[in-house]
Amino acid sequence: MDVQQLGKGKWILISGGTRGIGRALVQQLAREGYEVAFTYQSSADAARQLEQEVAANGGRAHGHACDGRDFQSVSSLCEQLVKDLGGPYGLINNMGVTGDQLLFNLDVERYRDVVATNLDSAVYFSKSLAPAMAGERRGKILHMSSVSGVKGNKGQLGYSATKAAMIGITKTMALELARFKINVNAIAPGYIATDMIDQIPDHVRKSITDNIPLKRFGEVHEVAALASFLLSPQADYITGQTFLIDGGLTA
Ligand SMILES: NC(=O)C1=CN([C@@H]2O[C@H](COP(=O)(O)OP(=O)(O)OC[C@H]3O[C@@H](n4cnc5c(N)ncnc54)[C@H](O)[C@@H]3O)[C@@H](O)[C@H]2O)C=CC1
Ligand SMILES: CC(C)c1ccc(C(=O)O)c(O)c1O
Repeated sequence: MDVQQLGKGKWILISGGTRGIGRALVQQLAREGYEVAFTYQSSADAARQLEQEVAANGGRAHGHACDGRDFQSVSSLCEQLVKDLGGPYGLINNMGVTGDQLLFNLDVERYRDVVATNLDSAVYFSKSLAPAMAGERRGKILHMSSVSGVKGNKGQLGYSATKAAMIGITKTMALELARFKINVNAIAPGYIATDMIDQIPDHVRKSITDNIPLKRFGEVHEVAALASFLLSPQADYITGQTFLIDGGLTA
């Protein structure tokens, strides 16, 4: 199938699209012909720049300011999008923050914010879009989990809780939505080279890399390629699963 035709006539929402993995997802899926709606928290300039970049390559992407932690903000955006574009084909719950903390040092407010940003947002977007997707009798939902949701990681207490929970909601949503031919899967990346990861000091980066069997961090386009496959008709028989993309870290 012509790659540029994969997304023809389909729109998809990606939460947290202006940076890192989200930005790569927007670019990849727009290249495949999907009409992409993405959200951002406050980086309007980055959103406009991404829209222009996508348009220059012949694609369609539009950024929307939306605080994923706030149900009203999520539901009113989704309602408007469904009114304008009809039932969505896809949803990628990508937005997330790390907020690393050890149990003894846990700041409860910070912890609650990590849960709201990573987990509540995924539930809010899914609740807001799944009914319109079900109306189309087809669709794909992806949750961006993490290796930290599969195995423990010291200092990532709240973060790992949210990423493990995303694997849980993937399974439950897969069971509930199968009758509407909606597939629900999770992607669990290991260390992926993004701005945030770039800030890790060299000596720490070296010790992390030494631990990865493939001896490098992943690239954002590698995560986008996996997402692209899971959204495609070739993945129509896959649901309720979590796909690790981690250079062998959990092997
Ligand atoms: N970079 C990595 O190595 C890994 C990343 N992940 C996951 O992949 C996803 C993307 O990560 P990165 O691209 O690295 O992160 P990033 O920090 O570059 O991007 C996060 C996105 O979430 C958005 N966001 C954060 N809080 C928000 C809020 N309250 N409302 C709306 N948007 C909000 C930001 O605007 C940004 O677009 C996250 O869920 C992360 O946990 C998982 C494993 C590894
Ligand atoms: C420990 C996991 C692989 C990890 C590492 C770093 C980030 C990040 O900086 O965003 C993550 O989101 C992770 O899940």
